[in-house]
Amino acid sequence: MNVLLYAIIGLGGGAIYGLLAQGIVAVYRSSGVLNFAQGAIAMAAAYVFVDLHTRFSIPAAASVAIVTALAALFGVLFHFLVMAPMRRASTLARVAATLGLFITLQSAVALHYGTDSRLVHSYLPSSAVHLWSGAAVGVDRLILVAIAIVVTAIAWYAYRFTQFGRLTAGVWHDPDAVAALGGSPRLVAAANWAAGSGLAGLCGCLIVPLTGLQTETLPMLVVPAVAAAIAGGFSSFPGALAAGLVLGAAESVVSNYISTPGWAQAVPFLGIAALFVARGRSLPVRAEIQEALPKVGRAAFGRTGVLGAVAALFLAAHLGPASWVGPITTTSMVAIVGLSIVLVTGYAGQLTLAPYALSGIGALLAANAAHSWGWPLVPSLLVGAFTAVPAGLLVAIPALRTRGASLAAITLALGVVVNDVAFNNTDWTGGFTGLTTGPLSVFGWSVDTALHPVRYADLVLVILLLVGLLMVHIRKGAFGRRLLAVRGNERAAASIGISVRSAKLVAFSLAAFIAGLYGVLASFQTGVATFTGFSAFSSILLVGTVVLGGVGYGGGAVVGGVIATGGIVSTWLGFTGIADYLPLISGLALMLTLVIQPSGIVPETFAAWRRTGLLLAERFPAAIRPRRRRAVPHEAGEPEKAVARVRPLELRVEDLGVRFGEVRAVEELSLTVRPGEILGLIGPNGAGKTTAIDAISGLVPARGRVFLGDEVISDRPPHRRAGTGLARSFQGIELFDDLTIGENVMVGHEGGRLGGLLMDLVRPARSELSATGRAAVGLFGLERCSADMPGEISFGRRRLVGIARAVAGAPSVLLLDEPAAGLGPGEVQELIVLLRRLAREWGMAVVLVEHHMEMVMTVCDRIQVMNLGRTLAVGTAQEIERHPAVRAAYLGGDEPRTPGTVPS
Ligand SMILES: Nc1ncnc2c1ncn2[C@@H]1O[C@H](COP(=O)(O)OP(=O)(O)OP(=O)(O)O)[C@@H](O)[C@H]1O
Repeated sequence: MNVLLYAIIGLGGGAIYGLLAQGIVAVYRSSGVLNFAQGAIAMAAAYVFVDLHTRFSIPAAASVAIVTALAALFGVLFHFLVMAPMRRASTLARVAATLGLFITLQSAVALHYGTDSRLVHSYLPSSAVHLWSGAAVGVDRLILVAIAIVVTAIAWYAYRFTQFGRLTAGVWHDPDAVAALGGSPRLVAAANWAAGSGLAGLCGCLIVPLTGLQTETLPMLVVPAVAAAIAGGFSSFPGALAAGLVLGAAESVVSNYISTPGWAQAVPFLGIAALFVARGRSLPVRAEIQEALPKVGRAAFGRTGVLGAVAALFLAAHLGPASWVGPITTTSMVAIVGLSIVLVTGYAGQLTLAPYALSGIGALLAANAAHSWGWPLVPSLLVGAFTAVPAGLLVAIPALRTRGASLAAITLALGVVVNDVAFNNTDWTGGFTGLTTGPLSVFGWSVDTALHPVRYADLVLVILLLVGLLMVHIRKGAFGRRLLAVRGNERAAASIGISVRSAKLVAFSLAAFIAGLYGVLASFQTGVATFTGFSAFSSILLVGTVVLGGVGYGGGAVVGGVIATGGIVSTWLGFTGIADYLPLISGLALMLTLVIQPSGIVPETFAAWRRTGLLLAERFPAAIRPRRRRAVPHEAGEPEKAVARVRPLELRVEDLGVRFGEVRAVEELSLTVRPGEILGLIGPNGAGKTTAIDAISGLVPARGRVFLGDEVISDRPPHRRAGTGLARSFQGIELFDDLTIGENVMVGHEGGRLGGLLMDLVRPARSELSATGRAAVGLFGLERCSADMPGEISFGRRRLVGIARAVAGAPSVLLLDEPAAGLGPGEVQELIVLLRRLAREWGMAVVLVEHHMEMVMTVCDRIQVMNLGRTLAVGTAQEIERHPAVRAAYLGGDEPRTPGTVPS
């Protein structure tokens, strides 16, 4: 019974989580942005509400109405001033802008009202409702639940049945359609921001009697709210409310049984994270929206750039005044952990918000080892770095199943949990006094910061140098290309043999290792380790500043270090007496810079240099030659070698079946295609052709069996099917946008073994195309554009690159999904010749899904027709043309068509 009572008591807080979540859902539905400032808006609203109600004696109901309206107005302003100008920016940049708002509001309120917690007299009724013998619940909690239910019902109705709801549904994915329906996409988005922020304002007023005023904890209400929004799939209002209520109830129950701080919040979060991970998918589905990604650099300055930057910091520390040493040390340390963010978020595309949680875990274990067993600094650094790795792998688990905003939310929750459970646990952290780590020395050479601050700076700079070189090697080596492929398109990466899971796991492990190094360096420097600097808020601030610098660039991490608290800029500003305003300035600067330069300071600066260079080269052609990207070497291909690598294997598919809910996309599909044969797979739109290819290549779960030669491959993940000899192209081409054409062709086939990877980190091998890759580049005539980026070549060329990428692995079976779509007549003829050569000369078995009937009838040896997921007919071109059922379902017309006469 006690459990039930605690659960009911917790429903009040849960109702607030649910309401806040509604606001997050409204904004997400209309713009795809996860508003991390939702809790911060609620916090600011709570302060304003208390001011109005207690200082100006405005009645509670009127104060609530005023604050809600002001919050809604604030949301509209934020939309027009920040979000609307950033509508073409990467999702990450837009999320970072909400982090900027979070930082701004939190620091502004702290500056204005102070950071002390204040209890607030409740304006809600204080009576209780009797439940059963000895058990009662406050009326105030029931009122909160009632308000949440009413608001949810209104939101559900408005978004489901009104014109506003219909327009909102289209405004993110298809603003043109909204405009065609007579709506203004900007106004619809603004209205949703108003709804989202207004709800945050309402929540601030409602929760303040329960929590009191607090600048640190109230903004973090966003964590349970996001958890509830996740549980509602970022789309369902009732689902989000239900999840909020469950969270509140669970928190209340857990807090009654586990008194250790932090666990009451941790257990329900972990439950929701686990649920979400279980529901997630290891690869995104076909229709999933490809989010715009931040720009990524090519490590253009390479090793020389890293050496130069570290040398400059070294000289400044040694030759400058003593007051420079501290800021240089801090800047360099933060740059180190910033590089871990560049690796995971910039290169691997995984937005995680828990870098300091990993640093802190490493530091905590290392400090305990140093404190209890007197371990010196070097082993402590290794302990810190290596123990952060399993923690990093733990963060990687959600990253294997979720992506984008959801991953950011889960990692933020993990950061909060680690902070509450570990860093606030006085038994582990030594409490207020911290853990003494003993005299700092490296192999007997004292680096004690009190005695030799410059030596500690030297140690940090050596580690920065090593981590910087590691990053250059990653970016320039095969592993970096794999990461960029994964970040660009997980499905396409898997289809050419890249293990998406391994790539992510290695990236997370390396990043955690780097974060662990930072943790020890930062927490040991005074000789007494404390763990207050590893909070979730610090993580948000750090990610925000690295995004501001340019999260795909090593220089972005350096910018993060330069503007970090205690870094070069903040110390310099400290002399001007405005140090207190630094977080506020950082938050505002983050938003402003993102609006002006959404890619970040470093890439925008590079772009400006490049533009200037091109202008100068135009004016002084004799003196200045513009720098070109290096082409992947493509000496004349050796087709014989490539052909010899193709193993002649038959593809056999038996009883393939795929369902999407109630839709039977593919039913009992069987097909065979022999080496050297081209099988056309045709049928009306929605017949299930692409789904069949997806199922054969392992991108959607399917029933039935797929054989390659004598081997059953249907139990293997997509990258291993590719490794066995199955390759495919995509209807939407799906090239890796961050890699050159040459790299696109090369990336799947340059080995992915751990030994090779480790060697690559020390000394990256020269990028080279395999014999088949060279032959494919030659066959498809891509030599001239191999240094170009996909966005720089024509649509037709891009299609050919998509096929060349598949051919480069010397597959036995090639699955082509509408390769002629969008090509001109000349290009189609070229493609026909190429396909024949791949089948006849290279010996590949080709499955061709195509609507271009002239091409199908001309090039295919056999044709299989699908309709409503099933096979309708199989035969030669002539047989298919005469087949009455095929003519009725697909080809239409009265007269059979002969090759060359069929319209496309
Ligand atoms: N991820 C998905 N979720 C739900 N239904 C899906 C999904 N993908 C495909 N479908 C449905 O499966 C059926 C087969 O679609 P599919 O795209 O495979 O057909 P297709 O023959 O390739 O069509 P087209 O020629 O237009 O490309 C369609 O009804 C489609 O709406």
